Amino acid sequence: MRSPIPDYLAEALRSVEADQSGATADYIPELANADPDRLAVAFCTEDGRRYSQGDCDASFSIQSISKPFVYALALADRGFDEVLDKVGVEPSGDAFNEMSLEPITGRPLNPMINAGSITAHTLAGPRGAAPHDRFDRIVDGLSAFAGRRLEMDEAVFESEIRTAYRNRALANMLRANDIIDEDPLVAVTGYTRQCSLAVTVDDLALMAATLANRGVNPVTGAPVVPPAVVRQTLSVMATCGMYDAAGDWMTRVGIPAKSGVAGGLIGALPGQAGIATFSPRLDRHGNSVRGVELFRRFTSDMGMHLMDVPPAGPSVVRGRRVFGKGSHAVVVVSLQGDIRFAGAERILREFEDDPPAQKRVAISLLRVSTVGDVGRRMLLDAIRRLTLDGHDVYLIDPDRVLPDPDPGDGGRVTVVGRREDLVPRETID
Ligand SMILES: NC(=O)CC[C@H](N)C(=O)O
Repeated sequence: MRSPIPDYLAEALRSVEADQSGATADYIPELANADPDRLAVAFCTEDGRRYSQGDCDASFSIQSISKPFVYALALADRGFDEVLDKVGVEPSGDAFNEMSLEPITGRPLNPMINAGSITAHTLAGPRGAAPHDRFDRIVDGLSAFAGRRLEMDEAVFESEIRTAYRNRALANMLRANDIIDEDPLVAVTGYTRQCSLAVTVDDLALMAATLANRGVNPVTGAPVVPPAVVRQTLSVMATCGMYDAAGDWMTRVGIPAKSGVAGGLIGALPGQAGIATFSPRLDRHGNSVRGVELFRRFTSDMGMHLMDVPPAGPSVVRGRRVFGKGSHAVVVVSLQGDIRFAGAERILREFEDDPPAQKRVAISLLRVSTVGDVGRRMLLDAIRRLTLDGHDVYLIDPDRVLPDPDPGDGGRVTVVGRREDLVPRETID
């Protein structure tokens, strides 16, 4: 069978093709001259399968889409405290190049606007690194997200740096407030170089998929940044990624995203996929017009809004049955699905509302797919409390879905592979 996804993507591109509204960024001459009609889309699943359509070989400068990735590198390299000390996480509701700093701390409001991103740029790599080493770290890091070596588009860099008066003013303001501690021009130059790295929609989709995949590049398998950094980065993308259109974006599209003035747009759907579009005409917020339209369409066609939660699946407690007789009797409580907070609460409630009459209690994980960290702690506490109530507790868990089942103080559990290990066959009716 041929997958229908490429056809769907091609059709989506056709549906926005006619829209010629918006304009290419004119404050960077090289971007103003770019062919405004180019249009491309790519999806990359969290296990690394890519689908792309349109001008997917077109290469363009990454621009502000570099911001979340460099922020992630800064968090990974310097730790949260040092980065948060210099850059906030509050949506500014301002344009991307707004001259705004927090009134009391003097910090840029968030790392998605230029002030915050110039600062994040200076925080990548080890403290005290020379600017070219820091830039190498950024190129290496972004290349690890993209799964291939990224190169700079020198023409875009030259064109932007010559007229980067506003960003220079921002960097001077940051230096005056002691947010950055180096020559402002060096910081702006590095940041502008970072923005001029050339990418395709395929690169961007894989970069976004790496965020969607807890920081592990799903094609190369390389761990690029730790999960805690990904969570922070996606949260900031969700609240600040679309500048002064962030609220409209989050309610209508509901995918953590980032746009760039060259016309790129990415979305990272945690646990599912990375999406990228390219179309150079921008709206008044500096976001790609047709990119935004495409994302709106993807969300409604494919239920991608983060706040759209699927209807509750079957209860985690599948059922309970007693096997064997007399002192051999064991009550088996069978669980199923993924055990996170809400599922674990159902298990605790099961034992509280209907305490087992039998001394021997077995919890079967045969049909459980995953146990989250919170689910694990709650399940182990249930086992501990059952032991303290006088029960002998068993876990039927041949696949070790629950690793290291230590219920802690006063708890005891025996792990077995099959229900038959608990009850002699002749005692079963
Ligand atoms: N929104 C953007 O993509 C802006 C990036 C651009 N390099 C700038 O600083 O103006």
